[in-house]
Amino acid sequence: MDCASHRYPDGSMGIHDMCFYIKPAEIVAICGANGSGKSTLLEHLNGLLLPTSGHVYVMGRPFREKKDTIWRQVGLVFQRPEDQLFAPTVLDDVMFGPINLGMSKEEAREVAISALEHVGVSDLVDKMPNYLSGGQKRLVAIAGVLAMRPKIICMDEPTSDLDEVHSRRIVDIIEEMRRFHGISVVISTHDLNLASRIADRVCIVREGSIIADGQPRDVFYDRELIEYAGLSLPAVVELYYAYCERMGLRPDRRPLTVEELLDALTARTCPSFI
Ligand SMILES: Nc1ncnc2c1ncn2[C@@H]1O[C@H](COP(=O)(O)OP(=O)(O)OP(=O)(O)O)[C@@H](O)[C@H]1O
Repeated sequence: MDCASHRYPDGSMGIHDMCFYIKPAEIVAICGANGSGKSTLLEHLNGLLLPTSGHVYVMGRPFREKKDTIWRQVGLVFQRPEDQLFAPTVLDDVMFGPINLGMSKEEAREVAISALEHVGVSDLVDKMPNYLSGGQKRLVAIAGVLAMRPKIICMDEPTSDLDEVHSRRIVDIIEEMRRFHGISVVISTHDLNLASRIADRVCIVREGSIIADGQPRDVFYDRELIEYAGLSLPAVVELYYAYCERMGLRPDRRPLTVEELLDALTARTCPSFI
């Protein structure tokens, strides 16, 4: 995405001069407060929206018109799975994308069942999407995108309405997609705990622009930046800062996981016996 801007018909600015890229098999988290432009960015990556100015390229090819077929390479899991699920049964729903891509009914059925198995909900094939729980809808929506075998998957707030168990399942699925299928994943979120757990790279957005792009360990230890973006520090970073402040220590270790936090704290409090 090269200097792309999008103005909605009512004059609202969705994104402004935004430059964004993702590499093969990379996981990038787009982090920003409500209304900062995360969904607008994601909807440009699969051609649901076209930029008012600037360009979007997928696999090096420019996206010019809505009828371009580059969307086949980029799947989008919507923020509200209800916006994605519409067929009478879960299986029909997940088969819809593959059939649209030109697969036969048998082929589509096969890839749909395999995608449902992949996300762990193959027991739901005959259920009506409407009657599923929020977490189940989310998993079925992911299966629907996976069944289309895209090169890039964009997930808009993938864990926003999920409990800890379902959130962990989504994190595992994202990691598996990258590791076993080489898929690149873009997630949008305002949950920096999620982003710090999963992302190789993070982009911080504010008022439609990317204001920082870097490694989670660098970006999430910039307290001023995170506050400016209207976000809260990841819990591990917050705890580490609080601990260092109380102990009068310089916060020079930058832990991101609980394991790293424990290492950093015990290194400080338990002097070596050697
Ligand atoms: N269809 C639309 N028509 C007009 N303005 C819109 C439309 N969709 C989004 N916007 C505006 O564009 C800006 C960016 O919205 P967007 O939905 O991309 O933000 P977001 O970061 O995804 O927010 P959230 O976290 O609340 O979902 C906001 O000011 C919003 O009001």
